[in-house]
Amino acid sequence: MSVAHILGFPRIGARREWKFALEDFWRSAQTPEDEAALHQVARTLRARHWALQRDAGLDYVTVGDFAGYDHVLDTLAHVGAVPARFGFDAQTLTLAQYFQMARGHATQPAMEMTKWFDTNYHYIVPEYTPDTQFGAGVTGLFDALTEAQAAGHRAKPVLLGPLTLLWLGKERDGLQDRLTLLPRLLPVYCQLLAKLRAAGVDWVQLDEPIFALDLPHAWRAVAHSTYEQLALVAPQLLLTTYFGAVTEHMALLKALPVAGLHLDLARAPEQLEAFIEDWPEDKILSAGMVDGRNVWRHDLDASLTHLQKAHSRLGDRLWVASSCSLLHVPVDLQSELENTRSAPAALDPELRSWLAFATQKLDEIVALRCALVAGRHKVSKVFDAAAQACSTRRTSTRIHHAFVARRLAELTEGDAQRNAPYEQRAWLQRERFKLPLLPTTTIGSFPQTPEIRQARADFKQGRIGHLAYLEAMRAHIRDALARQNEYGLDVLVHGEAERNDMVEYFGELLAGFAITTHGWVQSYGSRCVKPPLIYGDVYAPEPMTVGWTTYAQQQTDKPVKGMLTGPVTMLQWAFVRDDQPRATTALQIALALRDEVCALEEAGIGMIQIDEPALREGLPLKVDDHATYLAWAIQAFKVASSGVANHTQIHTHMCYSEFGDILPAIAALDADVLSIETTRSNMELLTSFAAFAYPNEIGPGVYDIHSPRVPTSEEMARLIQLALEHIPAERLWVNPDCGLKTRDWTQVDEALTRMVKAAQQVRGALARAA
Ligand SMILES: CN1c2c(nc(N)[nH]c2=O)NC[C@@H]1CNc1ccc(C(=O)N[C@@H](CCC(=O)N[C@@H](CCC(=O)N[C@@H](CCC(=O)O)C(=O)O)C(=O)O)C(=O)O)cc1
Ligand SMILES: N[C@@H](CCS)C(=O)O
Ligand SMILES: [Zn+2]
Repeated sequence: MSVAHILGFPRIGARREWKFALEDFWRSAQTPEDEAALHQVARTLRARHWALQRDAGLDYVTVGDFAGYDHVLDTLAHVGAVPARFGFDAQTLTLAQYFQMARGHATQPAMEMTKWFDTNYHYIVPEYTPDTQFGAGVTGLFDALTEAQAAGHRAKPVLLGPLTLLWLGKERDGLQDRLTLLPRLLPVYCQLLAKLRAAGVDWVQLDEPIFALDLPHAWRAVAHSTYEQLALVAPQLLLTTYFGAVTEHMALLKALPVAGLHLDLARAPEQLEAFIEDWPEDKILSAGMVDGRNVWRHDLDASLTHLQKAHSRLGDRLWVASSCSLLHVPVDLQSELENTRSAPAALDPELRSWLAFATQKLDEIVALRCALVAGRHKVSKVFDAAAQACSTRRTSTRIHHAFVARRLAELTEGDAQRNAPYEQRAWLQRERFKLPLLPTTTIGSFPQTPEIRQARADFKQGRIGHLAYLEAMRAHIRDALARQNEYGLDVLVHGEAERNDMVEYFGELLAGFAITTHGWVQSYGSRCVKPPLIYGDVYAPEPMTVGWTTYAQQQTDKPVKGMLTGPVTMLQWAFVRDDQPRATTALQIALALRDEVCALEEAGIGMIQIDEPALREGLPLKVDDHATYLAWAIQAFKVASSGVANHTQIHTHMCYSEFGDILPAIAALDADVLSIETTRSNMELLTSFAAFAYPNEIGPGVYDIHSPRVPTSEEMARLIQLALEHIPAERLWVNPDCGLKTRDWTQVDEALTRMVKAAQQVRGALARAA
């Protein structure tokens, strides 16, 4: 019979049990007993998630998707590719050592972390050197398999495929081409797969999402022989592709010696038609229908219609699945019904009826498979309920607001253009702010201390009133300002104490957004985010940041930078509506932000930063789609930022990505000042900025805020000097790589005092040289 399955389940737990267990473990002495306790939490969560899959009626439970920190790091540990610089033995790797690779330790910095394709999840970047060896590694996958089998489940283990594992890594220490490591890697995959076969596994899922990219010829050329080698010893292989269409690799994929192929039909529904033409008789096709990247209830009838032709051709060889792993959606909508100690239930019943989280998606997949195989009438109640929900969502009066559409229609080109070119604005701004050379500032947030979070939780739960909360946050603002004055910074910030998250905070205030209570999604390691839902037309009923920012500005004569999250980042880090183009939603958010920017200016705020850390992350995976995306993303930023006078200084900030390939787009934003993460790359990025002749002001980060380590002022001075080799002093700012919300005050006090000292040293050197 046609199989129903998922590509992976969220591991964080419906109540973020894994997050709390991890953080407890990291705070502990990390003894073998502490490790055993952590393993026990993992086993409990795995057992619970498999039971959910079985009870929903899936034919396989997915095993191997539960990573302690990250699934790429897990795969490296399985193939014994622990970077030599840590000095660990892969076969005897302890949990403590595994986490040290992800988080660093006294003598070794953490492995790099970057975005998982175009998602807001971060993976650990493999390090490949000429000496990288693969071999026997940890046995976690087999331990999990034994647990699943002991519980009576039919297990489908999942591993990241060898091509993707190599692709996602970085070459180091003179390695020219990581693909040359493939012959060393494949025997280890063969051993793993043979062992899975010996353990009675009939299907293994090998994830190769890189097929959704424009893959270079050399990588495509080795695909066939790679899978030929693996297939010799493996159980039946299901090669999964996701996050985009793979039609350009269709001939290659159809001919691969694997038993099945998975397609993401949520992202690229049109590819089904092409793939079922001449679909090989000996292969199954897994249809990734139910969206693993969004939370809207599935339109089951539409999918049933879409799959009918494929089913009539393929019969039981057509499987039904989630489009990708469910890692990217919250665990269970049921949680939204529950009040908890820290938060009352927030979503109203109508909105809830439009949604499906991971647990609900299991039922959708099973219902779809059942309707396909046995007829819609067998699951008519489920289908009718879904149809009803989709229909009320389509026709709800909560979604469309004519005045938002009108504002969008009335936008002119001039609305996305400052009134004068940068040089004129810069002159006016210099006159206005009279900042020293190499002005020092920060990116916005200061430590989110337990007291701040407690005050917010108390306020939300009604234990303290509005005025008490306001006063508590104002006290934190005063404290942040006093410290910034003490450090000697030139441009101050209010510190973002009142923000639970840079997107969620705005989501709570913008119309058209809704906030869940427990809709947490893993961002990296133990860190989670709660993406808001954008369900309707967006506008700002009232100013969102003016009160906090003007309060801060009233406390000081130095300029206080207003702090906003940009339209693309809000879009990228939310669950977005699927009934209109992303570009339209981005422009709606941009208009709401434009109002905020103008309100800040009117309230006397002279500098306003609009953060766009997710601009690069939103770049489509295929080059052909880049230009269209960049055009609307730039337009959205410029609509948000261009309503102000020339003497108002617009800043933007970017981090968490490599920006080398979108420099023209960054320049086109025409922000007066750009702060950007550069420390870990030793200012390498600035070479590209200089080569491109980036025209406006730049603050390359000189303090790596991801690490608890505080750099010396000499290190920071060296980075400033390095930056001066690329950027003229008049256009150079000095700041950390990103916000400081994850650091503690001891680190921040020390680091920023040293940063200001470093800027002063370099200023002195410049003055002496002049
Ligand atoms: C810049 N980054 C961000 C990304 N995406 C975002 N949406 N936001 C970002 O800032 N993507 C790229 C990066 C990823 N980086 C990070 C860094 C840090 C975190 C993080 O620390 N997350 C926190 C959760 C933050 C939050 O919302 N806190 C709430 C409290 C929520 C809570 O736990 N409440 C308790 C009750 C209160 C209590 O007792 O403490 C509860 O619900 O039980 C707040 O401040 O109010 C995390 O803990 O993981 C994420 C991404
Ligand atoms: N203003 C934000 C930007 C993070 S990318 C902060 O400082 O946390
Ligand atoms: Zn940042």
